[in-house]
Amino acid sequence: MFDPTDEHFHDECGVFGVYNHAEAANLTYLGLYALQHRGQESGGIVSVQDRIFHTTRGQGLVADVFKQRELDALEGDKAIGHVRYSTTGGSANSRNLQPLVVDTADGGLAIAHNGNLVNGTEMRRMLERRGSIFQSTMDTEVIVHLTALSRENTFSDRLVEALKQVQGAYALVAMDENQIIVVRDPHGLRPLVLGKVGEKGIVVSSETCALNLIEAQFWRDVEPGEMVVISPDGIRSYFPFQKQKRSFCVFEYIYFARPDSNLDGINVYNARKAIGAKLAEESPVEADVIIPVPDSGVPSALGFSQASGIPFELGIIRNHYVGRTFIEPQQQIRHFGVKIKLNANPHIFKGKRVVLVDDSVVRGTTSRKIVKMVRAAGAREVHVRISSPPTTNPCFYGIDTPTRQELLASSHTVSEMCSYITADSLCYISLEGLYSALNAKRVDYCDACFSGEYPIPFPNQVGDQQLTLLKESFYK
Ligand SMILES: O=P(O)(O)OC[C@H]1O[C@H](OP(=O)(O)OP(=O)(O)O)[C@H](O)[C@@H]1O
Ligand SMILES: NC(=O)CC[C@H](N)C(=O)O
Ligand code: SF4
Ligand SMILES: [Mg+2]
Repeated sequence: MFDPTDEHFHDECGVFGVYNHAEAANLTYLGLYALQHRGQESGGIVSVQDRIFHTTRGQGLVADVFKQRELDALEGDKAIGHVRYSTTGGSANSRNLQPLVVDTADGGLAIAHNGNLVNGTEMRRMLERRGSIFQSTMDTEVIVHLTALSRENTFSDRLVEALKQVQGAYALVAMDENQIIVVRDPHGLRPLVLGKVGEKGIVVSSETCALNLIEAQFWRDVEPGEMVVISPDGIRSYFPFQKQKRSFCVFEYIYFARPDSNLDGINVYNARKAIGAKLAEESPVEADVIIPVPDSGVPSALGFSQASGIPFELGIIRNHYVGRTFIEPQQQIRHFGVKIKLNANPHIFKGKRVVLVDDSVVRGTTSRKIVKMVRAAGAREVHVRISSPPTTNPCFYGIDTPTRQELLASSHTVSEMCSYITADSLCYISLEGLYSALNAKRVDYCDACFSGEYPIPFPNQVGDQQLTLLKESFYK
């Protein structure tokens, strides 16, 4: 469940859809399992048969939301699904669940969205002034209202008219009684792929790992700015928006996506290993053992170990049964809390010079606690290596990040951060090193959380005020 005191970067949302398959809802359910890392606040599936939309949505993990009875009720050969971590509109409450489903003058429609609109607040105010009554506080609902208001003849044209009025990040899966429409924003900030399943089924997913789970064949990535209409008339591709600079989120490679997914043809696990190897080359250190901070630090630590020739050990063990929240014990026994999630194996650390590898430092809480823990387990030296550049800026495009002030790197130099986390040394990969490890051109990516160079400007933007506006303006 959502925990307001939880302080890390969070994943975003996962979208999934199946067209033309007798088991559409069951496959979507399995697909959402594979996308669970992208959102744990809530989940939902909508299917459609004979113009009737069947919906199951709820708070919590996929395993909590769907039971056999709910799945059996999701009839039809088309379904779309969503796992959510909120960006705009607050966390899981019974109003803020996706996919959104509505009846319009032109029939029913359902929408699942990964991303965040930077002009969502303005658009909502404009729509409310015109009489729209919102049922949720999610930015996604703006797209639904704009689509319903459009007087264009087809669902796809109505959706295009709506999307031309919004700015920001969206990987969308929309469905009416006949078709599934898939859209990626013109910058292509969030991932979205197509696959084929069964005899004639088409599947869409945020990540390829979900295609593997249901034994679908990867077909291709949805292109930035592309709309794919999958209907009884066949599959059609359109590029209805003004072309923009491609800006795929580089943090997907570093942290968000699952290591067994391919993003734009690059395997995430291999990418993370290559980043770790580059980090070892850029910031070498004399040490006895390389230890990952689980889970996210594992592939880059392996790459670091292989490149440096220093042995790799799983010296910190993660308890996978903790869930997102646990009640922090009070006063004297409070420091035991962190050991519920991560614990150092003393046999590995005694007298050793240790390199801890993690993907990012957000507020510094994890690194600080882990350095202490590893020293207490007997380490002689503790060096920290981070497989991303310092996180100095918040994300406005679909990742739930703390405000700029809460990001340790926004107000501290690397050497100040090193003192704060009490390490013997602290080094981050450089931006150049990151792209050289990915074998990619920086111009094609968004790295605003490291560089502050935001690819989509914010209307009426004044730095962090926009974040506050996005986060709180809907609570009136
Ligand atoms: O500096 P902090 O504010 O402590 O946040 C940084 C940590 O948070 C994330 O991991 P998380 O514990 O969420 O788990 P994961 O690596 O398994 O995703 C991230 O991978 C870092 O390890
Ligand atoms: N993290 C996301 O991609 C969230 C999608 C959408 N903005 C919401 O708040 O529900
Ligand atoms: S700001 Fe960072 S997390 Fe957000 S889209 Fe850009 S690279 Fe990704
Ligand atoms: Mg981590």
